[in-house]
Amino acid sequence: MSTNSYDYDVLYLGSGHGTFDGAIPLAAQGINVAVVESGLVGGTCPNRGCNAKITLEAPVALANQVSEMHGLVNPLLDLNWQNTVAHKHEVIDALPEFITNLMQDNGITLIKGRGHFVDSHTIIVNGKKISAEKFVIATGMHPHQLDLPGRQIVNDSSAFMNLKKLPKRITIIGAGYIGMEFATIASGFGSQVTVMMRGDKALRKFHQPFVEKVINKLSLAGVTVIKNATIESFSDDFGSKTVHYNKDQKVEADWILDATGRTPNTTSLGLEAIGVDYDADGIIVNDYLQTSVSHIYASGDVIKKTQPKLTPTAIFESLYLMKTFTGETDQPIVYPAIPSTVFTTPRIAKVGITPEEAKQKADLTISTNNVLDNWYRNVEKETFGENKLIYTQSHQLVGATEISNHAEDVINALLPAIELKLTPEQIERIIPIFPTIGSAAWENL
Ligand SMILES: Cc1cc2nc3c(=O)[nH]c(=O)nc-3n(C[C@H](O)[C@H](O)[C@H](O)COP(=O)(O)OP(=O)(O)OC[C@H]3O[C@@H](n4cnc5c(N)ncnc54)[C@H](O)[C@@H]3O)c2cc1C
Ligand SMILES: NC(=O)c1ccc[n+]([C@@H]2O[C@H](COP(=O)([O-])OP(=O)(O)OC[C@H]3O[C@@H](n4cnc5c(N)ncnc54)[C@H](O)[C@@H]3O)[C@@H](O)[C@H]2O)c1
Repeated sequence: MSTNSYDYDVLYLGSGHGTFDGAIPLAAQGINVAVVESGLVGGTCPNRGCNAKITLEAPVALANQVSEMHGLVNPLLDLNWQNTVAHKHEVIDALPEFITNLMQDNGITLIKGRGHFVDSHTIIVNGKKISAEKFVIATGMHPHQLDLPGRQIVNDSSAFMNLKKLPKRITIIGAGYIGMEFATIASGFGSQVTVMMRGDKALRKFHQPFVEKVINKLSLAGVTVIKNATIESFSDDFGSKTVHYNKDQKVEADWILDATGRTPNTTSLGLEAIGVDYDADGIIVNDYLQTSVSHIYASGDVIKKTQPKLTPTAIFESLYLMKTFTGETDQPIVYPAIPSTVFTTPRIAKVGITPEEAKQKADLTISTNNVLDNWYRNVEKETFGENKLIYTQSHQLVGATEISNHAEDVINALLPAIELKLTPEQIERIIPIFPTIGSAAWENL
């Protein structure tokens, strides 16, 4: 790629997984790359998403495991929020510098500041114009905020993960990924949690019978779930906060979390002026991740897409763009089967065709398995677990979902069977380490 008269060959807006996984190998091949970042290097996942969340969730999962192993291990554990938040900092605080070094060591110019377009080959950052032959918009998403009276007393997911002291009563609005995961964490650490749902379904994209089981478990742990709640306003009376809903109903809390979704970062980028099309779901791209302006691409959560807006998707897109820019591919992006997990207790994980989709197709069969039928799942005295595997008539696995303490490991183990379309003969040739969750999962096939 020639540098022409531009400052850079490729300039990325944002430094999250939608950028750095691909930008680093791109720069390593001698391409002149710049990355502009207005916040913490590494973006959401390492700093205020996946890594931070899973560190806070680990003691809760452990406590659940210990309680299931009653009679073998003393279940009287004391989960310490303050120390866990401090530990979270030990786990994640070095990541921005680590990612910065990786980028710079490979020749990327990192520019700190907020960028916006002044023309289709030029952005402005800190008052300085910077030009590039190609751009990648990878600006991610930010928490959606309910636009209701009193909203200034309501918090977002980042604030939750930085709480120095866990409030006694927490009310969570929204029962998606963040609502359900943070209800699990807060309740596990001893808060009285209320989850308020707009309709009567949580985690809409997951298998609903499994979701109901997670909700039952949360309820047994003391979480109050309010369905069909139309939130109207928030008020604060000397520190005691109230959520007002359904005309005359109210819930009192010490702390309120708005977990009603995330909104693509598309505003204030100057996209209208240069003709990059977007809507409320994100930037519109074609099968080459090109926007409506052909030398401007998009990657990660900011894209409008049907694939889940998750870290592995962002990584796959940034690597695809790297291969496009080096000429390694001129083909459209073909997404692999993208798995997802909600890290509740127990977890629900899934990949490929869902049981709901399979029911609509006569040529697919659904096999239901009680995971406790496998002796290995009794080692930790797991109390519950079920999975559904979807097969074609030639017994090729095309979808899987599981609810259990180890659901994410089971789905990871099954991924090759789905993505590589393994035949029963090929599956027989794969012999996982025994005894493990992976081998127990493979025995189901
Ligand atoms: C609480 C939480 C938990 C999550 N847990 C998981 C999980 O367990 N597993 C999973 O796979 N995914 C999880 N996700 C989703 C995952 O974090 C995202 O899918 C992923 O981070 C998307 O990466 P990205 O690069 O597209 O965006 P981001 O990581 O958000 O990066 C975008 C970057 O762009 C910067 N930026 C924005 N505008 C500008 C501008 N104008 N100029 C310069 N820079 C700009 C931002 O500061 C940000 O750093 C979670 C998300 C949240 C919020
Ligand atoms: N485990 C993971 O992989 C993980 C974890 C957390 C976040 N994420 C990512 O972050 C994104 C955002 O997560 P999220 O949980 O904020 O979004 P989400 O879209 O999963 O859930 C938002 C929830 O808020 C509800 N809601 C919307 N408006 C409401 C209202 N007015 N009143 C009550 N409820 C309302 C929706 O019905 C939905 O249940 C997800 O799309 C996901 O990609 C992933």
